[in-house]
Amino acid sequence: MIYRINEIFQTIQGEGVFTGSPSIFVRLQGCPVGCPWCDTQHTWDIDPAQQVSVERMLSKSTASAEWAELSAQAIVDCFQQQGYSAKHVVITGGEPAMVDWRPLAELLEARGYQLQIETSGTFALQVSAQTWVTLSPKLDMPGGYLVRADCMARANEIKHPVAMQKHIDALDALLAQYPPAANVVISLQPISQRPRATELAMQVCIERNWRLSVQLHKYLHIE
Ligand SMILES: C[S@@+](CC[C@H](N)C(=O)[O-])C[C@H]1O[C@@H](n2cnc3c(N)ncnc32)[C@H](O)[C@@H]1O
Ligand SMILES: Nc1nc2[nH]cc(C(=O)O)c2c(=O)[nH]1
Ligand code: SF4
Ligand SMILES: [Mg+2]
Repeated sequence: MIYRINEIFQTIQGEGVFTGSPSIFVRLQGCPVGCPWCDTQHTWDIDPAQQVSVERMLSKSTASAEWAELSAQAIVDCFQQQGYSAKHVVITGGEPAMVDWRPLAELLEARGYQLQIETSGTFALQVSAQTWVTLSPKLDMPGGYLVRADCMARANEIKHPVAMQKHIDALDALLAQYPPAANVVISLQPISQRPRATELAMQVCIERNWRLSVQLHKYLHIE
């Protein structure tokens, strides 16, 4: 399995249940969903002209549309070469569920790593049984993709980006259609740190006993 990778870096997980956990991020290039407020729009297109060497991809200092091809083994080797110490690996993108992560999971889990995937839930998941699935539902997005029933059933965590009441209403409709198990953590993530979005998310989280996810890395100005 060859993966088209936009970036690999070690940082602190800034979102969801694992907020605060030292983590290695593996970001896949490519996403067709088209959320207008997406904070990683440079990962949307897979432009052949933007393919670079693994070394160049690893040495990026700012976000760019450049990507490199790596095998599962090359990703593991890269963790070693970079001297990363984190044992939690976050697979994100782009939309990571467009490819099969089981070859990478097999190698990493044998070495004691735990995997988490951040996904829109619009593609069938190809992950190991142990992978923690963070589903960030995408409702009414320009690409016209729908959140899948099998993704809702597999999610360990549902983390919904919100700015307006209509986003809460859309989440309510989704949860009514696919009621999650009692142990699934539901959180609201304010879009782009907007004060009114944060106010709304806090208020609804308190009313519903949901969690607030604030993209800690953006407040800390880290990757
Ligand atoms: C960039 S996406 C990549 C993974 C996958 N495509 C997805 O949407 O879950 C990672 C997370 O960032 C969230 N996100 C993207 N842009 C955001 C923004 N401007 N404000 C808050 N959350 C955002 C997404 O909803 C998702 O939970
Ligand atoms: N620190 C940090 N935490 C994150 N959690 C989810 C991220 C993502 O882009 O998927 C992300 C990210 O880009 N940085
Ligand atoms: S699905 Fe994820 S990566 Fe794709 S546009 Fe939406 S937030 Fe961005
Ligand atoms: Mg991000």
